[in-house]
Amino acid sequence: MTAYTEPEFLPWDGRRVPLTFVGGYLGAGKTSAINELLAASDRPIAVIVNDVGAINIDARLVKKRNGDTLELTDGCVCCSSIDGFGAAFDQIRARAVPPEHIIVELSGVAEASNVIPWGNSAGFLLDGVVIVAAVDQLVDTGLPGWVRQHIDRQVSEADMIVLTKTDLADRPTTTAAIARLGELAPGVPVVDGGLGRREPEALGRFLALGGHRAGDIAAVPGPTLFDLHQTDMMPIDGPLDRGELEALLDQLPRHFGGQIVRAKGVVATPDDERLLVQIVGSRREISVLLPSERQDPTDLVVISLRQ
Ligand SMILES: Nc1nc2c(ncn2[C@@H]2O[C@H](COP(=O)(O)OP(=O)(O)OP(=O)(O)O)[C@@H](O)[C@H]2O)c(=O)[nH]1
Repeated sequence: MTAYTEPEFLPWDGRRVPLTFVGGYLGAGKTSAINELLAASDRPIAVIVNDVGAINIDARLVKKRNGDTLELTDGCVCCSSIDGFGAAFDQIRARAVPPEHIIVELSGVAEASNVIPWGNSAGFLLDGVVIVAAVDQLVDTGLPGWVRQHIDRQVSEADMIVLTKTDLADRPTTTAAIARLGELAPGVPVVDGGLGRREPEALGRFLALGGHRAGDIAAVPGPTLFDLHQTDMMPIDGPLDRGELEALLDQLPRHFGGQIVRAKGVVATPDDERLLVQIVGSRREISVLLPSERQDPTDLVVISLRQ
């Protein structure tokens, strides 16, 4: 985290742009929800994500790439917060015309309380915290206690909760997850964010939270990360066909020891297709990228819990 200095002059004649933090545990569905929002919105939105480089933002939305910044269709822009928020904030403030809203996707291991005061940084006005929570992660008793506590803390900081993966859960499980949310964040609105089930106006509420919190930027140490997650980059010696890829993924627990919570990457096939690998807990998804989404193969990013 680099030291951050507030600019001396307010951009945009002192006008402040509302800023929403989107948090939630690894693989909960933050990026999917933000992509859907960007695709559906015709308003200029700026998005700050941990890494715009590889596979976060839906390639169909990207108009132009310029280093760490992606110009999206409809005047939206994405920039990377890989070195902290300061540089990304400065990039947005340097724009002659302010965006209408700023969304900051937090790392899956971030806690909103550590970053909330950044929401009132020069030129911005904290609008609220949306926590994306997956049904299985809320009710999964197989997760280590500290991960569950971490998810509980994230949820307790929400102004609005998007409950994802309801399409994968049966009714009693979803009911149990909603009850858990009610205990952790009493009175906080919960919208169904399961694939194919999103309430039509749910994502729009991302942009109309209206919940403001007080904070003092000077008192903030910057985003902190849980240090019990280990991130590894595994080069993939491709091209691989689907069977070879599945076999390689089967071996991941052996390579990485601890419990794998998240993995993603893009792999080339012998037919020159691109396979997107997404692993969240015990669930694995391999999908063929459309020609419009084509990108160079990447290493496999593997996040595991240290033993
Ligand atoms: N079935 C189903 N899958 C979902 C849902 N939301 C997200 N996914 C899938 O879950 C995986 C992870 O989704 P992401 O949107 O990348 O999750 P994330 O929270 O941004 O993940 P990190 O960036 O690793 O923290 C992907 O394979 C998504 O397609 C949902 O509501 N239902």
